Amino acid sequence: MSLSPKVSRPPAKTTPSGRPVGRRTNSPFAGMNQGSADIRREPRARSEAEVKRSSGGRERPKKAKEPFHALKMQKALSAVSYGQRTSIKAKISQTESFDDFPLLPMVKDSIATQALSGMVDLVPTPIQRLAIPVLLGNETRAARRRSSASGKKAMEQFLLAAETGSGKTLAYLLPVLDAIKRAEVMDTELEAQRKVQEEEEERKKANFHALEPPPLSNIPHPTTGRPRAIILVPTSELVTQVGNLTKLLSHTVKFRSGLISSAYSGKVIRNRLFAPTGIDVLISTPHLLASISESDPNILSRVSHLIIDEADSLLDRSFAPSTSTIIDKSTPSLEQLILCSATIPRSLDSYLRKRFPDMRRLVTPNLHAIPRRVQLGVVDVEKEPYRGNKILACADTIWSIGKAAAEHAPGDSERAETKRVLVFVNEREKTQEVAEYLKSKGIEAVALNRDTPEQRQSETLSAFTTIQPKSVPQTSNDSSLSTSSSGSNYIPLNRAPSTVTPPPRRHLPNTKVLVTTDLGSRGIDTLAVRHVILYDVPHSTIDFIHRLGRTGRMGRRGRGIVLVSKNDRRDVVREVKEGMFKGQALI
Ligand SMILES: Nc1ncnc2c1ncn2[C@@H]1O[C@H](COP(=O)(O)OP(=O)(O)OP(=O)(O)O)[C@@H](O)[C@H]1O
Repeated sequence: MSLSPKVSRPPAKTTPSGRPVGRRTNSPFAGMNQGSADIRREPRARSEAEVKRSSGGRERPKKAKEPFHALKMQKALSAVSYGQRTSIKAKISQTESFDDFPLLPMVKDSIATQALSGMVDLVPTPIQRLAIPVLLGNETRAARRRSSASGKKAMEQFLLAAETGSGKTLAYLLPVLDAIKRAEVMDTELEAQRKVQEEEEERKKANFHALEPPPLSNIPHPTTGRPRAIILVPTSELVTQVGNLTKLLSHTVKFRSGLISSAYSGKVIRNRLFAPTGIDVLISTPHLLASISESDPNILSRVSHLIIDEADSLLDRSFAPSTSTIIDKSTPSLEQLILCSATIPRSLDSYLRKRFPDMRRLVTPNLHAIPRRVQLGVVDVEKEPYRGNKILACADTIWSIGKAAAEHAPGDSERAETKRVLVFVNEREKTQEVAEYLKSKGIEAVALNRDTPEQRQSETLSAFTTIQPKSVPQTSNDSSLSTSSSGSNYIPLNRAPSTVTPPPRRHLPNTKVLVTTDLGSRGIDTLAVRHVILYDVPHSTIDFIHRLGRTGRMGRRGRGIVLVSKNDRRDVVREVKEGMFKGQALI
């Protein structure tokens, strides 16, 4: 075989018939006998179909990596633009202290002496910086316009949305108490009551020896059975939590509060609602209050401030009818309707747009982002040594956590910090099963679900909410939660821990475990919890946020560990983990 002798000659410009000669690119010989490479354009990228054909379908074409590809399928949360987040950040950076808020002196005093007593270097959190001045302010411009047209004060509506454990309770409670105290001065009914009281005192002094009973004891206080502010929360445990904080503040601010839930008997509930000394702030669950308002509509006749805490729950399908009833019945007297939530699910977003189009949204810059100080580790339960045994993987993970606590104070179980671990499962029935198994493996575990008696729920949870001494956290010095993967209780992705669950006779000291469902994921201030185990992969990013939000509260560090088996959405877990690592808002 020899080359053509014409190979080095320039090509003829035209054919013998006079037609221009062009190199035919689609001929099988088009690329042959060229003196130079003659590359006229960039090679065309192969189509997905071509790649598939050439690899016989084995190799998948590589796509440009799209953030949250799997999460886009579920897209549970309403988006907040990054522009909006940046401008809020700039705005709240100007507030540095609680003194910057025009709160009444007694309300301001109650922060350091009651609500956050024992803490040093107190500064308001982002949601407090954002919400307190707005809630304290007069009406919004739109409301003002409407009220001046109708001659009636229009109801203001707010949505406070901020990360879990970021101090939302104080963000609404302080301005509401401030408003109640200011309104007291203007209240003519109360003024009349005060006058009667003074006259009564005078009369008593004059007739010192008179035997007649004091007439005032029969006159109920104007607020008896007609509170001015109502706080709705989803569970009786939260009634206790918010109620306790409210009571603390009442020592300095001087107002009457009452908490009611199904944890109390009918008699206690009646006594609290209809105390002759009156009630200013009522904390309740929606179902209970809605049913009381059926028989006694007057109960909602005087409410000026209605707070729907955990609004994403209270306006979902199970609670919405009761919550809406209360909103409707309170509306005639309402001055402020305040919704509060750690997430804005898309369903809540569209409900609010329809029902409360004028609602003002006060959203913090990090909404929907799980703080970076909370790490997420993944345990693949399909791998050795678990081979698909999830419950064993859970017990082993807890042993790793507990042993790390013991290692920090070797030989001194008194001094070793007690580790509190929350385990979240998706189904209520599973709580008992997992708790029993953990107990059989020497772990102190309890189950908490809707069937747990109310009294026991509070007792159980209190071990996870109390932290002594209460202090502003020093996150950087928390060596027990070092971010390094060499930490002895850290179970990184795809690395099975070296130990397998020990025999049952062994007991894991200094570790308390609570196995629960979503019931324990909403609002409970589990300050003492550093570890959250997601036994089941949560159904949505909303659940991821709430469950992981039980750790890493108020600047503390925490660790989440998710157990994934072959039926779980690994892509979703991977994206949540990546999002957390980058500090991105989930979708
Ligand atoms: N300014 C502050 N500085 C330090 N700690 C604070 C401050 N404000 C509130 N806290 C504390 O932060 C903890 C969490 O507060 P809170 O329960 O109100 O959070 P949250 O935002 O309602 O959380 P969740 O969304 O889970 O319900 C509480 O223990 C509270 O005492």
